[in-house]
Amino acid sequence: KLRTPDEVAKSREAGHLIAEVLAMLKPHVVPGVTTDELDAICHDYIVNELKCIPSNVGYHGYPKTACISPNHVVCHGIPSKDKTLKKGDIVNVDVTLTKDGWFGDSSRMFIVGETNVLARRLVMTTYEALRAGIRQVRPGATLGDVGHAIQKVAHAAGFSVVREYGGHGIGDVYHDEPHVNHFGRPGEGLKLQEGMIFTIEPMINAGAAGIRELNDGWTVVTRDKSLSAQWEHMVAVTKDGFEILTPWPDGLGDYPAID
Ligand SMILES: CCc1ccsc1-c1ccc(O)c(O)c1
Ligand SMILES: [Mn+2]
Ligand SMILES: [Mn+2]
Repeated sequence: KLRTPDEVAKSREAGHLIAEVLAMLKPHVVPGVTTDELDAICHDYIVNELKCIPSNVGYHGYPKTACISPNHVVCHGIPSKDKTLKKGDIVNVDVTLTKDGWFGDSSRMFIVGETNVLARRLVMTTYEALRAGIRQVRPGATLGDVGHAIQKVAHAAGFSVVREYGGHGIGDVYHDEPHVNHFGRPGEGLKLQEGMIFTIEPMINAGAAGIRELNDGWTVVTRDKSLSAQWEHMVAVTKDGFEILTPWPDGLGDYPAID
């Protein structure tokens, strides 16, 4: 679907709000917090402060507001009272809200306290991979250009790209066309046009790309137990390139801006 400027504005509003949720969460991600407590903080902020809907609750039967995925959890980690974060953990918080029918979907990594060099390099490289993918977005570019840019950054660092999950079209529908692979070949795939809105949400593993799903029906982990990281932005294709619809209000400290 190609969205009108008014529809992009509605998507931008939802995107800015979900970015605010992730910025709000930052000071709460400390050693000793449980992932269920973080989920409740997200839920209450979305419902009580932002007066929005936590889109994940009940989505395909998912029980919580956020997916919280520490260390070797690739994605879809279910918040739990029994999961306490500790110093050195790297954790993805992935959360979505709906405002007036329009979806805001974003995720970022948090480092609990500080962590080891490999873990930090994985977190930073995954962010760089997202940046590289986003920078390919403009009318006339293809999704293969986006995927190729992402995998190039990951492979140059000796890491691997999860292939089973990708980004997706989004707007007044949570998951829409196109499917956005985080790998690909330059010039191949869907040609981008002004008005397209989709997420880019690369999952990068320190070891091999293989994943498996735990028997809770949700949690996805690396097969080799290596660390995994993910960052997600919503982007719109504009006439002269891209717009990030989920920009971090807090500038995100030592992570460089995406220009
Ligand atoms: C928990 C929401 C959910 C359920 C099945 S897939 C999924 C999900 C999680 C994070 C996302 O960014 C996304 O696009 C979908
Ligand atoms: Mn998400
Ligand atoms: Mn998504």
